[in-house]
Amino acid sequence: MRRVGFVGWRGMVGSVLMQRMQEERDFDHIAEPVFFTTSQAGKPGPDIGKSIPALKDARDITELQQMDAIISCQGGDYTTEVYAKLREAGWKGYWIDAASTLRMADDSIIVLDPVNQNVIEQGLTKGIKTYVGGNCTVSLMLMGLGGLFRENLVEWVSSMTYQAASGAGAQNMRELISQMGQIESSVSSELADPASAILDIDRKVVEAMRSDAFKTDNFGVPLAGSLIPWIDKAVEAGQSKEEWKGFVETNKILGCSDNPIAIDGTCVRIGAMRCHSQAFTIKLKQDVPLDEIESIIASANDWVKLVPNEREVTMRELSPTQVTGTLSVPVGRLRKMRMGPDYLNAFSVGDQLLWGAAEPLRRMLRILMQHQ
Ligand SMILES: NC(=O)C1=CN([C@@H]2O[C@H](COP(=O)(O)OP(=O)(O)OC[C@H]3O[C@@H](n4cnc5c(N)ncnc54)[C@H](OP(=O)(O)O)[C@@H]3O)[C@@H](O)[C@H]2O)C=CC1
Ligand SMILES: N[C@@H](CC(=O)OP(=O)(O)O)C(=O)O
Repeated sequence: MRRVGFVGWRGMVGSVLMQRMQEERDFDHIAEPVFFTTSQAGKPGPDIGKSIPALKDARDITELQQMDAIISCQGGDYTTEVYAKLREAGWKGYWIDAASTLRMADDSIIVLDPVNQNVIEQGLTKGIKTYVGGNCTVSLMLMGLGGLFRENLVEWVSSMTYQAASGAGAQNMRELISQMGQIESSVSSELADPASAILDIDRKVVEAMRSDAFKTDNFGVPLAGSLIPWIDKAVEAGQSKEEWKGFVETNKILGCSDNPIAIDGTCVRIGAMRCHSQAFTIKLKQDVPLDEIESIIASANDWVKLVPNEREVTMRELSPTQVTGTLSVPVGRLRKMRMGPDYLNAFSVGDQLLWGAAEPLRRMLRILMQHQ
């Protein structure tokens, strides 16, 4: 694995990938990293602590063909435009991608190695060359609940999500903050006066949020002070595409699409910055004692962290504010539900740019380097 090409490295997901690769000194193991761009060919590439050539054109098939592996965080339109041309030109290298375009293709593997190392290894043995990161909500659910799936305890899962602005892109994160600022400035004088009436404040806030001046170019509607119970486009039977991915991608990651586990729920955008949270109702195949469930969940991987079902610690640790920027995936609110002893309640939080996007790709590149 001498030459590795990077496309989309300066975007939001790509920047997180670069940061993680530097932290883990991944570039020490890549003889010739080559950086591509769709807009800045010829300009200098990023500072990765070793000398690299100037940026190459990410649409130049001949240049891309020189790579042993390519890792793309550029987005689905780019993958659609370039991937088929590259394969048709006879390129046999490894393609690692953050975009959803190729996830459900027969000749691709969805990568989340703490959960499906076996599926990845089978893919490598079979000569599969395309490895795609999963949907952020799916990857974060599996990082949190992987132990229950591993032990074949799950009959079905209903997941209700609380998804951060970052999942919609960098401009949406900016818009969320602008909306927060517009709300605050609409009532700043009333807030400064402890005697002002809360219902006046509330009325002014709603007026600001409903006014034409409120910034909604990216989300289309207010998110700050509100929520959006629809993510991505509509698919069949009233589901959103984000909800559909929960079922198809989870089963593909687990390698059980022939005998799939039912997974469904409602995906909701809320005003968090980059952590997705999810509330789960899990129908277990049998009544398992809670302490056993806790140890199964906690033992699944090095990043899942059990949070005791107690108020103070839950408020402090099961929170986007706490988890942002870390690889930790806390799981808490574990309790049996009133519906019966085989119904489990759980709640998890995870950084959607790390385990939800960049980290599975980074680790796949490492796996490929070890595989060679
Ligand atoms: N956002 C998310 O949560 C997730 C995203 N993904 C996938 O990753 C893809 C990329 O997403 P994301 O990283 O959010 O996309 P960004 O919009 O942040 O970046 C995409 C590209 O835009 C170009 N660009 C133009 N202007 C700028 C600028 N000012 N700063 C940085 N880049 C700029 C860069 O390409 P160039 O250098 O060629 O100009 C960059 O690679 C998505 O389309 C999706 O397929 C997957 C999982 C989660
Ligand atoms: N759809 C996700 C983000 C994302 O990019 O998903 P995918 O990788 O499946 O397109 C969200 O909005 O939170």
